[in-house]
Formats: sequence, structure tokens, C-alpha cells
Amino acid sequence: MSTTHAIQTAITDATVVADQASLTYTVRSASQDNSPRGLRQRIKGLAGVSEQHVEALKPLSLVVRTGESVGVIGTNGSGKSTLMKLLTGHLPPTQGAIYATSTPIMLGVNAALVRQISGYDNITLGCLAMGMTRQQVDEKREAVIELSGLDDRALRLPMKAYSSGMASRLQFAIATSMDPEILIIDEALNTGDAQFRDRTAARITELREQAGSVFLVSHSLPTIREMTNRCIWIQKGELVMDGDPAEVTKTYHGYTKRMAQKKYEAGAAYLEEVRSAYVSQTVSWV
Ligand SMILES: Nc1ncnc2c1ncn2[C@@H]1O[C@H](COP(=O)(O)OP(=O)(O)OP(=O)(O)O)[C@@H](O)[C@H]1O
Repeated sequence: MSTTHAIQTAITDATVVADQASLTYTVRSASQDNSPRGLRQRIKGLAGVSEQHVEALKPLSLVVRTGESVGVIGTNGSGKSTLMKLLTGHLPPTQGAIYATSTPIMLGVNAALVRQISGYDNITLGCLAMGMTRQQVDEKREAVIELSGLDDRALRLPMKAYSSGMASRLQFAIATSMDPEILIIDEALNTGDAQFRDRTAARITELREQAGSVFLVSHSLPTIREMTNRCIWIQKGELVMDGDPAEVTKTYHGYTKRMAQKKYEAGAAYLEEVRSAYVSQTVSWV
């Protein structure tokens, strides 16, 4: 943990709580013994399997409340997606616990839509897959089409004929049709054009106002500043800063700028300064 001090955070109005949640991946691979004996054993399929452990997320506590839209930033491999997978329940924490008032809906660029069938059919299937009844799908259909911004011609095409931006529009429209209480957007906005970004921003605001919480994982700092009202910076599996998006993105930029200029020592010292200034939280259940 970055500091020896911590503040207690009450869970009033919380939609998501991470309580000292951590995640270590276990990677199994064939033994790397290249001696003649090792090679013989590998060929015979008798070689042992070695295990490596990747500590992707160190114990982290976080309380997210109703109405918050939280930007999540950090360099490649820092642990952002891993945290999102914990929040959605795709992965169980190695230690600690995650609590949420309802299952967060993850919207990612790889969210499952069927490439071979039309946009119209994907709307039906996608909405059914999220648990809607036929009647609810029919009620929501127009709103989904409108939010997607796709015309009748495009919606008749199989999705394999879509550009990545068109596919993102449809994914976003389907995923948010349920009015999820907790929505996670992982980089999905980057492929959209300006008009789609405006629609997305409007929809995020709408969801926030409907007592929802939104997580937005992005490498685009202007997007984070524009669309969120809180920002967390995760670096090397650790929460190092949490606060106002303008302040957090500015501080983060100070770090990435040093690293891009290959001032690695200065970057590490800067990060350490940020890290030690962060007061970690402990969750208070009273
Ligand atoms: N399935 C996996 N097995 C083993 N290690 C993994 C796995 N997925 C991620 N990792 C490791 O966990 C760490 C965090 O990865 P994660 O995908 O959460 O980073 P990220 O911040 O989302 O990165 P990016 O910005 O590149 O998407 C990295 O060191 C990565 O190599």
C-alpha cells in the first residue's frame, strides 16, 4: 500500500464498493528446460508445467456513489481492465470483495454481437440476451435505433459489413437500452465519430441523472475531462490518485510526458510523489 495512513469512507449512496480487492493471474506454461533431457521430456509430453503469478491489481478500496461517472486512466497494462472485470463479476477477486447494488453492464469494443446477422436482428438478440422480454424488446426497439444513429439500409446489412464505428454505435445503443444502473464503458468511444460522441455524452449524462453510475476507461484525456465528474488513476496495479478529472488527468499527463521523453527516473520519482500523496481508503460499513 502506498501510505501507512488511510481514511474511512462510508458506503452511503454507494452503487459499487471494492473492499481491499486484489487480483493475481496465474499463468501456466510448459517447462522451459532446454537440456537434452528436458527437450526429450517435452517431446514425449512428460514435461512439467510451470506457474507464473502476475499481480495485476494490488488490494484496492473504492466507493462509487449514485450519480458519479468515474474516468479510469493509467498506462497500458496498469490494471484498468482487470478492475472492470472484477466489478462485472467476470473474475473473482483473489483477495477482498466487490459489492454492487446491481450487476454492472460492461460495454466494450468486443462485446458480443453476431457478425453474420443484420443490425435489426442483433438488436433483438442483444436485448433478449440482456434479459428483456419480447414485449420489452419491441418497446425499446425505436429508442435503440435512434440512439445508434444507423439508417434502415445499414440496419438491414449483416454486421460483418459494418465499420468498427458503426458496430460501436449499435453496441452502445443495445447495451444502454436496459437503463443499467451501473454501466462500464471500456474504450468503446474511441471508434465513434463526433456525432456519435455527442450522443454518447448525452446518454451518459442521462444515465447519471437516472441515479446510475458510469465507469469510463479511456486513454483519451479530453474524453475523460468531458464526460466524467471523478477520475481514478491506476498505475502498476495500484490506485495512485482519485479526484477531480481536470486535476487527475493533468497530473497523469505530467507522468506520461516524462516517460515519453524517456526521462524514466524523473517519471518514477514523479509517480512516487503522486503515490505517496494518495490517502488510501478503508471501507466503513456503519
Ligand atoms: N489473462 C491474463 N493472464 C495473465 N496476465 C494478465 C491477463 N490479463 C491481463 N494480465 C496482466 O495484468 C496486468 C494488467 O492488465 P490489464 O489488461 O488490466 O491492463 P490495462 O490497464 O487494462 O491495459 P491497457 O490499457 O493496455 O488495456 C498486465 O500486466 C497484464 O499483462
